[in-house]
Amino acid sequence: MSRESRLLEKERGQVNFNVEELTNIYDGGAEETKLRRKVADVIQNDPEVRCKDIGMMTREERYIDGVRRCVYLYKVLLPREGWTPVSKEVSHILRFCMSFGVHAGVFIPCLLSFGSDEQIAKWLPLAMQFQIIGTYAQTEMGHGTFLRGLQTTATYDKKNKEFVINCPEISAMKWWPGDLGKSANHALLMAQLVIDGKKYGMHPFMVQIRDLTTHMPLPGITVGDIGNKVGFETTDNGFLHLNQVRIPRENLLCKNAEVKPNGTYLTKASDKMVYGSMVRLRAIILESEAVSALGKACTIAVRYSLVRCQGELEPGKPEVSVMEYMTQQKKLLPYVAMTYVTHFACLKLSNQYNAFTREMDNNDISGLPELHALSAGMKAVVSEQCSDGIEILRKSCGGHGYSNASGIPIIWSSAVACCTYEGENTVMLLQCARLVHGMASYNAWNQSSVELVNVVKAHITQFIVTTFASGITELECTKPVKNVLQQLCALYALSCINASTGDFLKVGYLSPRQCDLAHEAELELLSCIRPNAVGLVDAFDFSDDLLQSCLGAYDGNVYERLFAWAKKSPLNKTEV
Ligand SMILES: CC(C)(COP(=O)(O)OP(=O)(O)OC[C@H]1O[C@@H](n2cnc3c(N)ncnc32)[C@H](O)[C@@H]1OP(=O)(O)O)[C@@H](O)C(=O)NCCC(=O)NCCSC(=O)/C=C/CC(=O)O
Ligand SMILES: Cc1cc2nc3c(=O)[nH]c(=O)nc-3n(C[C@H](O)[C@H](O)[C@H](O)COP(=O)(O)OP(=O)(O)OC[C@H]3O[C@@H](n4cnc5c(N)ncnc54)[C@H](O)[C@@H]3O)c2cc1C
Repeated sequence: MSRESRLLEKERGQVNFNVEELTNIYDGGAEETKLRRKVADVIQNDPEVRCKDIGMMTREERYIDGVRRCVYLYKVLLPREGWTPVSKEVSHILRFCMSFGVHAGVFIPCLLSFGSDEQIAKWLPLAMQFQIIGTYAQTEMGHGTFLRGLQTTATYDKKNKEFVINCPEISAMKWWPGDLGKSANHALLMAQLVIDGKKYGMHPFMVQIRDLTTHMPLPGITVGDIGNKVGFETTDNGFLHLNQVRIPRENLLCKNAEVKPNGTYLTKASDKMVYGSMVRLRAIILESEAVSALGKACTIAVRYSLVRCQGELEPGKPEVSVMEYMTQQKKLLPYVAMTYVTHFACLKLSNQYNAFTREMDNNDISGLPELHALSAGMKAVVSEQCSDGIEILRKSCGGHGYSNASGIPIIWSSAVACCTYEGENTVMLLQCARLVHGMASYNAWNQSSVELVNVVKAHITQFIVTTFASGITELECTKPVKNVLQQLCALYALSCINASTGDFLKVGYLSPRQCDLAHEAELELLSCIRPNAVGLVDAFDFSDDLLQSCLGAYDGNVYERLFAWAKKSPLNKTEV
């Protein structure tokens, strides 16, 4: 056993709470843990679909590998295991970096949100069986945030009972939709509805963009991949230009509004329902895209920091693990706390969304404004805190943190995108501000928007802390687990206060002395939590396969893994 493995084993021996119990609490119960592990076991034991080390792959190889694994998953693995695309197991499977994330996670749910029963009956089975592969095409080259400014039009042709979809200029081209570039043959396309010259706003349309047999673009369609990006290498974010493309009247997804054959426009629900898909996604993507990513980065950085020996704390004494340095504990442990605290706050948000969908089934959408405010604010605050944290954790691993061998750069490159998609974060914070604080006049509004963004960040942080604090009070668990969760709650709250002491001092909420006490309390908590650090990240239960990290493997064998990984570099195929 290597020295590093022995160090981790020693650390695990001093954890003072039951790690398995905390894993069960994090998962939502022992049965959930069992289900998640069963899925991970199936994935990891099937070479056709298990996570591959994509660090050395080209972009094209990563895309092809992601598509191949996904098709195998849905065509072979799910039927073999007796699962369906809506089985609970699949939500755990999608953690394994599959392609077709927008098809499964956006296109299908939006079809269910916007489609009539007949339209769902027509397209859903095809989508579930991958007979059609869809994207969600809303954003254009010229507009992503300002939806009322989208330029793609759907003009109703009464004579032929068709809509003519058109991008009037280059900035109207759809740009960014995931799975669009090479995979999708259908688009759930958002366009401005026009009837007899009158504009009715953004509406959802089902548009076939490629031939189902040849996969060639249909007439009037120009489509392709938008090129390399910061991350999401397995996803072909694409562009789509439509030139006078005709679709049947029946392709307007008409749960909330429809156009009669004679061109009469009929609304069936609030025009805000068209925004509903974004509320849903903001409420549910945070756990999988941001918090889970932070948990992986914490696991890697904590395990590595416990085995990385560097320097002396006392001259002449043996080298210590970098986790002994208070500065390292300050870098790492508040983000371990943030993972736990935001995980449970996101759970509350998705529960609130599920409650709203039940009210919506009874035609009650009175809860939508508040849910929009909370989901917009949470999406902005959590995605930013998590992606900022992942970068700090990457830097805490020194040089090896800068290598793809650490696994953290690829984790960050996906997580940071969550600050932009599903609503750019600043815009989301301002949406939350206007709904929480009311909309003043536009000028007073713009002049105070910088402060309002900060007010919303504090508002949402307070929601996160109080949600977790009340959740712990109600939690039935052993005392050691409750104790460590209370420590994490206090650490997260104190780290947020200490990061904003200026605000508290400015408004006289805290005295200088109280600020000193808050700072000292945080340092004391770091020392209390330090002995449990490895247990807290082990409890996230990320397998080595899922982490894809030479620094964060469970056994701590960092150096052997690093050397083996580097030797696979294509540059090392020849000595010269
Ligand atoms: C920024 C927005 C909200 C501005 O909306 P807009 O209509 O232009 O003006 P208002 O701010 O006046 O809003 C009008 C009215 O509607 C309410 N509202 C707005 N959004 C929502 C919502 N989501 N849910 C419910 N209600 C909403 C607003 O409160 C106003 O109500 P009043 O009663 O005060 O009139 C809008 O343009 C926006 O949301 N922009 C962000 C666009 C976005 O999120 N794009 C995502 C594209 S899909 C994507 O990124 C996919 C990624 C892949 C993946 O997720 O895997
Ligand atoms: C990885 C990824 C995947 C994506 N997938 C999809 C997809 O599948 N389907 C899809 O339709 N789209 C997708 N998008 C697009 C995404 O939804 C948009 O990029 C996002 O909505 C932001 O819009 P924008 O890019 O036009 O930014 P802009 O709105 O142009 O933002 C630029 C700057 O302007 C500021 N700003 C804009 N409006 C305001 C305002 N009112 N007040 C104050 N500041 C403002 C913003 O804060 C930002 O700083 C994806 C994007 C990414 C990065």
